[in-house]
Amino acid sequence: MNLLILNPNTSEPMTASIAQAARAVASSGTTITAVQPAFGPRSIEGHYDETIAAAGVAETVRLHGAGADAVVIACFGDPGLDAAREALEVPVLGVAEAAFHAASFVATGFSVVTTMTRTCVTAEHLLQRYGLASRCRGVHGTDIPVLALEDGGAACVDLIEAAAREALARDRSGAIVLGCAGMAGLCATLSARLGVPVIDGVAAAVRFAEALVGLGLRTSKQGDYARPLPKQYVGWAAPLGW
Ligand SMILES: NC(=O)NC1=NC(=O)NC1=O
Repeated sequence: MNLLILNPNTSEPMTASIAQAARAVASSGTTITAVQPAFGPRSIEGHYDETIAAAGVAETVRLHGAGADAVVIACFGDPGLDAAREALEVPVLGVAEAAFHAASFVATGFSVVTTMTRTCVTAEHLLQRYGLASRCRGVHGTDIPVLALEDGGAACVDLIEAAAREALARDRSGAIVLGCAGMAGLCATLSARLGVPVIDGVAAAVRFAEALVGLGLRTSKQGDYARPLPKQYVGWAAPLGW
């Protein structure tokens, strides 16, 4: 199967590290193509960044979605997820939604350790939206800037480990969700150090995408995920011929 990994920020090094993490867990029959928008923030660290990035996701799935059997939106805010599901018929997964569900399968309660503290509310909103707020016992920021993870984040692993240990104790949780796609390459190290399940949303989304494709499941076009209505978009790409 052809899996499109879409990094919604415009950091090429982060796109590369996300692609490497995806390829490390993908099954032998899965081909990974990694892309990012041609415009938008180099990192997504708040509501304004998310809004611009969501438009980038909408445009990127229009330009690159053809031929993909599934798409993964690889940013922990899942920006543009619903728009991408409208635009495509193949399964589209967000790394936050995938990580939350994976964590709920292996622990009665999990904690999220993310980057800037100001982005915690985004994860909290998503937990409510996905119906998993009752399974998450805390969302914790480290105030690590996203671009500090551009090189894979090895320099940040000790700080993330300390935050995870505190979260496990304070929240009485049984698992840790890594709250940034840029942390994907640290998952194995943190799992070994912490001795609890540590979930990286990129890996979870890749394997869930393979499962959905294997089950023959595609995004419903009944209701709100039906194709967007044909119309002109002023100052935007050519009218969308869905
Ligand atoms: N909470 C986050 O750090 N979200 C993210 N911002 C990015 O640019 N990529 C992410 O995964």
